[in-house]
Amino acid sequence: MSKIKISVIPGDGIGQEVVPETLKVLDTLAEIHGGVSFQYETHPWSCEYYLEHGIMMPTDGMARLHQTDAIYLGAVGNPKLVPDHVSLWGLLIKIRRECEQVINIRPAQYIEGVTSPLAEPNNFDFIVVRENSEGEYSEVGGRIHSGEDAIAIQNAVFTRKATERTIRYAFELAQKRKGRVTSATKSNGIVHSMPFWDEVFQEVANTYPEIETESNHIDALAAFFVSKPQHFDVVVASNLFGDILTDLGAAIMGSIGIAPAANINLNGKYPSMFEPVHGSAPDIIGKGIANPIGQLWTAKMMLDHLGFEELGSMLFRAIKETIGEGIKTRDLGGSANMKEVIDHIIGKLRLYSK
Ligand SMILES: NC(=O)C1=CN([C@@H]2O[C@H](COP(=O)(O)OP(=O)(O)OC[C@H]3O[C@@H](n4cnc5c(N)ncnc54)[C@H](O)[C@@H]3O)[C@@H](O)[C@H]2O)C=CC1
Ligand SMILES: CC(=O)C(=O)O
Ligand SMILES: [K+]
Ligand SMILES: [Mn+2]
Repeated sequence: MSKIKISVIPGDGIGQEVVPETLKVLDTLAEIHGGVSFQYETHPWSCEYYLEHGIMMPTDGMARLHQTDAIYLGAVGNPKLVPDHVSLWGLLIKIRRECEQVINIRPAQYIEGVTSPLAEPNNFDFIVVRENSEGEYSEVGGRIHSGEDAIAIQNAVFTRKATERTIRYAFELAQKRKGRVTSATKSNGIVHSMPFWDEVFQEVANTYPEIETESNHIDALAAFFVSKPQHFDVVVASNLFGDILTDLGAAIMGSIGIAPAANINLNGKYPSMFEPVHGSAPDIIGKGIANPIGQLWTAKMMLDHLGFEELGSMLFRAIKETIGEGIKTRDLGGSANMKEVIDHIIGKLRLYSK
């Protein structure tokens, strides 16, 4: 029996509702497999934890995460209790940085049964590779003076190392997919970092002659996600551009409630982290209507990452069939609540294994 240790951080808002329910699905999968057990170490780190302790996670928290095989996170942020920059930098972004999860991958695809707001979604299927360690998400800068004279300076950081490894990851991924990489740039407006990004992109592209490449300014690219999403295969973007593009990718799928993300550690020193693209959704907390699919799809990515691709595929099949049968939460135009979706998926998994 192989034992997989998973750090579980439900976090805030709907993360606290969705994460425990989705663990039941993971347990069902483990049961079906028969040769694996998932052992959860669940942490209460959240904005409520912060109010009690003055920090988002304890000082030995990172060391505890490091001892596990993967991190499974819901969402972080409750701006009514703690300013977002404090909560996210104290937990989510801290883990991404300190576990060296340098790449964030976020697939988006047309799903049968999910009504895309696009008139012609054309079966789009792309994946955004987002730089996850620097860029516009930077602590370099500061604020001086106040009132009329107030100044805020925020410096974006682009290193060759991180830029190159992100772009290279995108090319490697494209080799296993449809063979096209699109780079998100803005070198017409951002005159230092983006021309640098473009140069590195070109250098890497030269070493993958079989891959089709293109560079789009982020504004035009955002529009193309709407007008011709089927065109894209792998899209590579800086931290902020990737963040924005993936909410858009989620929206054209039909709801941010279904979009998954994986924060990948490439050097094997620390665990990777799996979370949905969405945040804590303060507007729907406590109603039981949060869509669990984003969390479950990220669980599929975690299973694939841990080498349980069969279980990942089985879960994805159950997700798609459940949606196809109209068992959907309200954000997808259905009337099911979160638990009904979970129960239906578990029922399907049990059927497959018979
Ligand atoms: N990775 C993370 O943990 C992230 C955290 N946040 C944090 O979450 C908090 C709320 O941020 P927002 O900008 O409102 O983004 P959000 O993603 O939490 O919500 C945006 C909209 O999508 C809806 N939504 C999100 N997930 C859903 C689901 N599973 N099912 C149904 N509807 C869903 C919400 O109800 C809301 O109307 C903030 O504190 C923010 O900083 C935001 C994005 C990512
Ligand atoms: C913070 C946030 O919105 C994200 O990383 O997706
Ligand atoms: K999240
Ligand atoms: Mn985001």
